[in-house]
Parts: sequence; structure tokens; C-alpha cells
Amino acid sequence: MRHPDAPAPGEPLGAHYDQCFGCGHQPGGLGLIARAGEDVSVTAEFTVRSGHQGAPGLAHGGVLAAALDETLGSLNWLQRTITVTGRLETDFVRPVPVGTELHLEAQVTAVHGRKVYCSATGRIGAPDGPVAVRAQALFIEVRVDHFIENGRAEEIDAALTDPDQVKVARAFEVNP
Ligand SMILES: CCCCC/C=C\C/C=C\C/C=C\C/C=C\CCCC(=O)SCCNC(=O)CCNC(=O)[C@H](O)C(C)(C)COP(=O)(O)OP(=O)(O)OC[C@H]1O[C@@H](n2cnc3c(N)ncnc32)[C@H](O)[C@@H]1OP(=O)(O)O
Repeated sequence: MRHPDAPAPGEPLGAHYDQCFGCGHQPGGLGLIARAGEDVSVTAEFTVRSGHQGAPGLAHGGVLAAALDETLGSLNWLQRTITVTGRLETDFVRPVPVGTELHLEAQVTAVHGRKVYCSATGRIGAPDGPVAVRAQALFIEVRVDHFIENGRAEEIDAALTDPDQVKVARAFEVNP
């Protein structure tokens, strides 16, 4: 369900963690930029770079799955809950050349308790371009302890003492 304080449609969502491979400022990462959509949906773009290749001149399937995963994960901002990927099923429909701007969209399709069912699509070159990838996913709601108990102490300690990170956690109504 869309949280009453969710970002307005069109508003950029920013990074949930500065060192995230998907949305953070990580060298070699995706540099994916997401925006809130209507209801519980998001749109995002990511440009395939040479470091994302699997075959000559083509994106690696795992990188495309990561872009879908990150787009789906950014639905957290609209629900103001923290969820992590439990299951991600991906259809690779078309090869994606290096240099392509992949236009992604994702939405929540159902919620049962802690389970959030969602789907995503990635299109080549434009929001109405040819479909290249699709995903069906199940995200599971977790508490902030999930990260504190499982993450490496070095990064967890840094996150807990970073005011910007704490602000992001508060946006998810989490009190670390
Ligand atoms: C210190 C400061 C930190 C600050 C953090 C601040 C902000 C963070 C904000 C957002 C960040 C959040 C996410 C990141 C966003 C985007 C990145 C992309 C997303 C990812 O990349 S994220 C990484 C990959 N992800 C994982 O690293 C998960 C590893 N995994 C686990 O940690 C556990 O596996 C877990 C927690 C998933 C479940 O464990 P659990 O013990 O809590 O719950 P349980 O197993 O009981 O499952 C409950 C119900 O889900 C069903 N269920 C579970 N898994 C299923 C599956 N695979 N298929 C079908 N059904 C499944 C069960 O069947 C049951 O269903 P039922 O209730 O009906 O019986």
C-alpha cells in the first residue's frame, strides 16, 4: 500500500545506501536513478556500460537482473517499509547492447503479511521501447536488525554513525 508520506509521483528517490551497487555512487555500479510513480510503482533508468558486458558488446544477464532487482527494491520508498528480495524470476527477451539506456518500471501487485509480490519490465531506449527483460519477484519485509545482525561490522558501524544514512533509515520509519 502507498504510504501517505510516500514521495510524490515524479520525485527522485535517491540512494538507500551510498555504497549500493545498484543505486549508490559505486565505481562499476549501475548508477540506477529511480523516481516515484503513481500508486505503488516506480520508474528508473540505467545505461549499460562496457564494464557490464557478458558477451562482446552485450549486457551480462546478471547485471540486467541486478537492475530489475534494484528497481523492485526501490518500491520500499513508496511503502516506507524495508523489504529484501526472497525470489526473483527473470525473463530475458532481447539482448541489450552496451550503450543502451534501459528504461525500467516496477509495481507492487499484492501484499500478504510480510510478503510483497511485485513485477518489473525493462525496455530498450525509451519508456515505450521494445521489452528486453521482465521479472516477477517476492520481497520479504525485514526489520533493521536484519542488516545489523548480518552485515560486516565495519560497514554497519559506519552506517550507524552516518547522519545521512540514519536519515534514510528514518524515511523507512526505522529507528536504528
Ligand atoms: C545499520 C543501518 C542500516 C540502514 C538500512 C537503511 C535503509 C535500508 C533501506 C532499504 C534497503 C533494503 C533493501 C535494499 C533495496 C534494494 C536492493 C535490491 C534488493 C536486494 O537485492 S536485497 C538482497 C538480497 N536478498 C537477501 O539477501 C535476502 C536473503 N534472505 C533472507 O535474509 C531470508 O531468507 C528472508 C529475510 C528473505 C526471509 O527469512 P525470514 O526468516 O525472515 O522469513 P521466512 O523464511 O519465515 O519467510 C517469510 C515468508 O516468506 C516466504 N519466503 C521466503 N523466501 C521465499 C522464497 N525464496 N520463495 C518463496 N517464498 C519465500 C516464506 O515461505 C514465508 O511465507 P509464509 O509466511 O506464508 O510461511
